[in-house]
Amino acid sequence: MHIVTAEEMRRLDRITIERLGIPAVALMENAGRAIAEEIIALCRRRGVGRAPLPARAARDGGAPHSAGAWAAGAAHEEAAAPGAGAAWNTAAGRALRGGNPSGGALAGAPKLHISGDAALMAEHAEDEHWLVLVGKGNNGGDGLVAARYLREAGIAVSLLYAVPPESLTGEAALQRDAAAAMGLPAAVHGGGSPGFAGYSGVLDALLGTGAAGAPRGAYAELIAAVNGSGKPVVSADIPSGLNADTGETHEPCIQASLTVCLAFLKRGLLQYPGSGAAGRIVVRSIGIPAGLAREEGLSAYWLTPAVLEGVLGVDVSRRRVPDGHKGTYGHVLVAAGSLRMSGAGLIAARASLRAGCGLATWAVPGKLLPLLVGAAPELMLADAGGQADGTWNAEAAEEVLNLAEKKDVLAVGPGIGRFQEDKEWLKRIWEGAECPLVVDADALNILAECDYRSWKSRREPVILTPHPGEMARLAGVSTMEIQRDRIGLALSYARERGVILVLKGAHTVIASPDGRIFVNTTGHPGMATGGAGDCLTGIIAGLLAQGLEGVQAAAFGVYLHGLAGEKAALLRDDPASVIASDIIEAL
Ligand SMILES: NC(=O)C1=CN([C@@H]2O[C@H](COP(=O)(O)OP(=O)(O)OC[C@H]3O[C@@H](n4cnc5c(N)ncnc54)[C@H](O)[C@@H]3O)[C@@H](O)[C@H]2O)[C@@H](O)CC1
Ligand SMILES: [K+]
Repeated sequence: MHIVTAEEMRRLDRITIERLGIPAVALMENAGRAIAEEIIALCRRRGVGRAPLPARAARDGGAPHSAGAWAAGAAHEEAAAPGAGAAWNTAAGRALRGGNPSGGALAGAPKLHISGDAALMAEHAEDEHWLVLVGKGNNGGDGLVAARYLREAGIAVSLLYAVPPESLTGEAALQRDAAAAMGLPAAVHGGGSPGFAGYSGVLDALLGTGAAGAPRGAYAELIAAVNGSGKPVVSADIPSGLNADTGETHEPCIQASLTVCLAFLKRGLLQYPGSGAAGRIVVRSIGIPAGLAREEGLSAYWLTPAVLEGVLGVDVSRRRVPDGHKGTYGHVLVAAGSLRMSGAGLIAARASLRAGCGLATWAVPGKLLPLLVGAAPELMLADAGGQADGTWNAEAAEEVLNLAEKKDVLAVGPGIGRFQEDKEWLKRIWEGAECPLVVDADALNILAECDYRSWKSRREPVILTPHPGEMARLAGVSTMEIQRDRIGLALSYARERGVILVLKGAHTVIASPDGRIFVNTTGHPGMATGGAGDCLTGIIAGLLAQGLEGVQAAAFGVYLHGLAGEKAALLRDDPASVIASDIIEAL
């Protein structure tokens, strides 16, 4: 699934309207209807558990806001008197003619199955009254269309305009007139906080992708009031007050329980705090062909198995060949760990094996070697030289390069600490290793102090796996700056530096120097534990060893790591007790 910026969304809108000739008003109709359908589904779920209600038409004969319920009544009448009316003579008529004589509420009446538009009817609709907050632009237009369909489903709706309705233009003005013609009750915000008593939910159609800066005036008042109301809020496209591109939330920003995102996922919905403000996110098609995003060269994706397979060409089934042997699946070299942090190396090396590589060698300062014998029987240990106190030194780089000669991938960094001439150590490895390189942890902190663009360029890819703090040091900005726009920053860094960047955190971002972006869908808060990052390094290295390309291994590795974290969290009574070894075992 594609992820777009507001600007890209506008471009795709324009092309659909101008090149394909699909009118803007048709897109808006689809958008509003999709939003209404999601609200109706919400009402249905809420209604489950309450006593089933009698058909509304039979009880109140079509009170205001009961159009959908009336339709239900009409259909029941049809069922009772086959062939009597013309209103339901299509699907219903066919069902009746071929009807099942044993079914039906009335003795002898055929059982009637209704599908199509009747499915829009909201059960328990009379418990619902939604307030639709309408902004000046097309987002407001979407809200007005949704209001019509809610009303059609028998749900009471009231409109509250943020601005005088006369100021609406274009398609939104058409929708304003249609809503008025349908007699939907409407008011204009008159300042202060509107009362929310009596409403069962609020549709936020104030601001969408056309918003600029923090909500002003009536918009700000309404958003603050809604947030204080305790009512469930559904946002049209994005929560009003959210920066659609960066995920920053302005003051104030709607806190939605559901966001019905239109056509394509907006970047801001996948970055915190925006993700938090959006609640559950549903993406609904509005008639803009999905293929258009690809044709237009957009290359940011929500990392699903379909994207892994279809876009990245990863064989997610991970078939092994019947006559394969350990040599078939590659050999990982991990240069990691030191006296005080040997576990980081152990975790990375073990994770590479669990990710399926055939062999893994763990290189450590020689002093540690005897202490680690038997730490993991599947691993091979190698003496990387280093200092007498079990730490690294620049000369150890030569040992690492010798060891790397017949390896398929080299992972460096976890647990190495900082040491004298560590920049020289990393430079030698960077320039000398002729296999793909994964750089993590302290190696990233070292890299941040190097002008590595002046180093000899590499033929094989480099994958950097920083967490936000390490990314901040690499990019020379604050961690807050990084978190303000993770996707944008990861992309520009990967492009400028020619590296594959894995920016860790909730919704890890994988950025490729060719401009492709993948935002991860898997993971669990229980993974916030020491060693989880070392585990990811090992997984990515293990996949590279098996022949995956750089971006494939980075994306698939991040996906699997998150999935294993989810599984590890499930396996423990309390996800807070997940440790990195659990993630490895869950692989
Ligand atoms: N063809 C299209 O362009 C479609 C657009 N759609 C909807 O249209 C939205 C984008 O519509 P627009 O571009 O009209 O923009 P918006 O509806 O997001 O709002 C823009 C209007 O809000 C006001 N505004 C902007 N920033 C503000 C602020 N900080 N405080 C107060 N008022 C502010 C301005 O008057 C501006 O005209 C999407 O999010 C989506 O909901 C859908 O209807 C589908 C089709
Ligand atoms: K909105």
